[in-house]
Amino acid sequence: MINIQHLHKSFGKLEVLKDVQLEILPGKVTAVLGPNGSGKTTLMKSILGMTLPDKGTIEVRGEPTRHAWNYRKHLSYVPQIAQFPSNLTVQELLQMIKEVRQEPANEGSLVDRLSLQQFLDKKLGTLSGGTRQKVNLVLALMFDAPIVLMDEPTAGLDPVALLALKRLIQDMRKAGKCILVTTHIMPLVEELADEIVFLLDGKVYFQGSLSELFSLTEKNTLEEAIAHFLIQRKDRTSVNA
Ligand SMILES: Nc1ncnc2c1ncn2[C@@H]1O[C@H](COP(=O)(O)OP(=O)(O)OP(=O)(O)O)[C@@H](O)[C@H]1O
Repeated sequence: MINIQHLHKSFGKLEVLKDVQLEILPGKVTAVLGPNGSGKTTLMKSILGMTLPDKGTIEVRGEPTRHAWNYRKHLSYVPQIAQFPSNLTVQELLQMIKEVRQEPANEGSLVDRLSLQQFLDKKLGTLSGGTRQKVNLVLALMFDAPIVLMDEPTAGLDPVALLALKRLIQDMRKAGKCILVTTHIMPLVEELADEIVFLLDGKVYFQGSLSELFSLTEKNTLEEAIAHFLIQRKDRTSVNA
């Protein structure tokens, strides 16, 4: 559903993505992991067309994304940091976005599932961080797009909201959506991810299932498997130094 070939992106002298190749499939949850600054958000923004790659191609549903914009209607995006107009209420913002998109939306069921009813008339500027994140989720997920990109969607969520989010992700997977998620919450990945992409030094260091990761690294937790990659990379760097 998303095909990425030879993707390169630098910011000045900093090479963030170096020859990234990825195939992201529908009906699966793909977790993009990697240390802070490893390029996870840059990869997501490249798919969205918010960051322009220096080289390489990205195809969404078989169509190249360069110089295209229509494909974005097939994407839902939960940004890592959402900026909301502080003087609008939650309800007013939802209504405004629905009017702009002019597409059927299922915000009612998301508001229920994320227990946002009592906040609908509250101004966005007065909400707690976790409640703002729930609004961020409703805004992104209320349109029925086949591809869902979520950048750190658990930020600030309490355990009840986290459970609601997990169930939402499971339902979207059942519906055959292509779900790409970045997170530092390893239990979430262990519970939900069908496919893991580990970015390190601008490259895809690993892509495969959790069991493939465990058998490759001879570890049995995600934290240990990732620590193994980081130690391997440190050893390699010191040999080359
Ligand atoms: N617009 C920009 N201009 C300059 N540098 C940028 C820009 N966007 C990202 N970077 C840099 O690119 C690198 C990768 O950033 P990115 O946000 O993609 O990392 P990340 O893996 O999502 O990190 P985190 O886990 O902290 O969210 C970082 O060093 C960041 O400072």
